[in-house]
Amino acid sequence: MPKVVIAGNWKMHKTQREALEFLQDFKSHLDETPDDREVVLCAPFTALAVLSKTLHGGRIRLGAQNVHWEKSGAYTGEISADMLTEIGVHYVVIGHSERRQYFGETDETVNLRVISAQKQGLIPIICVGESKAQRDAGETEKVIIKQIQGGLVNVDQKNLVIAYEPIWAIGTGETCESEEANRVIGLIRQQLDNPDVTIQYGGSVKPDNIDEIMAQSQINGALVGGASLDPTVFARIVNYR
Ligand SMILES: O=C[C@H](O)COP(=O)(O)O
Repeated sequence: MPKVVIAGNWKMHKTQREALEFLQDFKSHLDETPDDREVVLCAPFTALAVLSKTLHGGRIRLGAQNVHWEKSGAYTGEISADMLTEIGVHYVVIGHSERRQYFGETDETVNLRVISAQKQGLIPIICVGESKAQRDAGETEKVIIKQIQGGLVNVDQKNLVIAYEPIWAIGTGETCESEEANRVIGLIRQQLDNPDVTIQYGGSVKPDNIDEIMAQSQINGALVGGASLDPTVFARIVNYR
């Protein structure tokens, strides 16, 4: 059975002070959180450093939002997997559509980052998803299969999470119908050798749609953007029924 993973992607939000304030409030909502799900905070690098000192284990895992494939070197602005694991980071988001759109991420660089992250013991959360134009042109399946196949060349499918995030549903309030997300995620699953890979849905996940999303047979979690910034709101998502 795939493990359920609910991850908040804070993107470029929260200073260290704001991250600690969030944590203090958020932790108080986790007492009743069932053990059947992993809770992950994918925070900016500076916030990760301070959160890791405050977590002391517990049930929250930390995730980064990018990682480079080399161990060290002249790569201004990048970060290595060692630097992340040293401070207790477990997950890393790779190939988010915003990285693909604004920072030139390709399936090839996604693949390099994934392989290197796994080698250093990080669990990659690989993001895939089609644009509105691609969906309207009937290209959803073609786009997703290309991203999955390109991103997964020589990748160990044991420690791996995939997030299906239709770009048109990110930050727009327009959620993909849960049955449709389930269908596309089923298609992604057909591309994999390991039936236990966790596949999340991401795109305008909110307290009022999380229960329906998590009731779908193929969906094993959520990658939550805007709604993960408020501790009470994200706690309701994590504590889906
Ligand atoms: O990584 C998260 C996604 O980009 C979803 O963002 P959102 O929940 O604000 O739509």
